[in-house]
Amino acid sequence: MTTDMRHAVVDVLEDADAVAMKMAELFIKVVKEKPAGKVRIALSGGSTPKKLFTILARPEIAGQVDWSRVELFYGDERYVPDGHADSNHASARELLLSKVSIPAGQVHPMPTETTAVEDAARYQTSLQKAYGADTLEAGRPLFDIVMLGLGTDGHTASLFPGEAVLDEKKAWVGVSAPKTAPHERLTLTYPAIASSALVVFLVTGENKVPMLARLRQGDGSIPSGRIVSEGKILILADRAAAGELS
Ligand SMILES: O=C1O[C@H](COP(=O)(O)O)[C@@H](O)[C@H](O)[C@H]1O
Repeated sequence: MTTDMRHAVVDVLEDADAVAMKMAELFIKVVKEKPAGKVRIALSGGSTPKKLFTILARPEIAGQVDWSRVELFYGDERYVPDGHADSNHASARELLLSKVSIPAGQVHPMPTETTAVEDAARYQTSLQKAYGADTLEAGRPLFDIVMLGLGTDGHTASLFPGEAVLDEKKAWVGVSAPKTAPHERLTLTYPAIASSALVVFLVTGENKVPMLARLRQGDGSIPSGRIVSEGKILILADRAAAGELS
């Protein structure tokens, strides 16, 4: 079964706090319900997941997760040094990873150390090691959850409009050079995102209304509209983003 955006399930929640709480509940559920093995989750970047990270770090919530079974990856990273204010990993580390008992070897930041092209290849190798194969297999998803955001230009992860990486069919990780700063990024490609049991978009705020409407229609002229998953796709949106407040 492959799901495209036109067949995504949409859940409209009251506000950004409710979206973050719903995602935290889903995170807990997926970890609890996977019968065996590691639970591989790709985190999204930008500002939207920050509320989720804060909730997951709360002792009463973190205590419901068996962190020894969780392996965290990233959907994209800004090509900035570790610790930079724009780094997606720095934000996750500050709000979540430094506060929960996840083994250090089970957190996989995208490297930003040599060149973007070399580091994309290195990250692909890390993913292949975690997956246990060099080729993605149907019915054995790389990720249990891929979390994604939605940019006001329709990008998701760092799949920006007009970028060559949108046409990547083979590599799991690619490079993009968007007009939006920081201008160099690493990103999971469509095939890597598609190798997922569940893709969840977190979309909040009034400024996302036009793009969320296009995402829900599966508008292939925006990068997010072309996302597919071999599992399910869920959109968690707040009422502001869904246009229910206007
Ligand atoms: O640059 C990025 O933008 C998108 C959306 O970010 P947000 O701040 O509007 O939540 C995000 O999903 C992506 O990971 C990030 O690198």
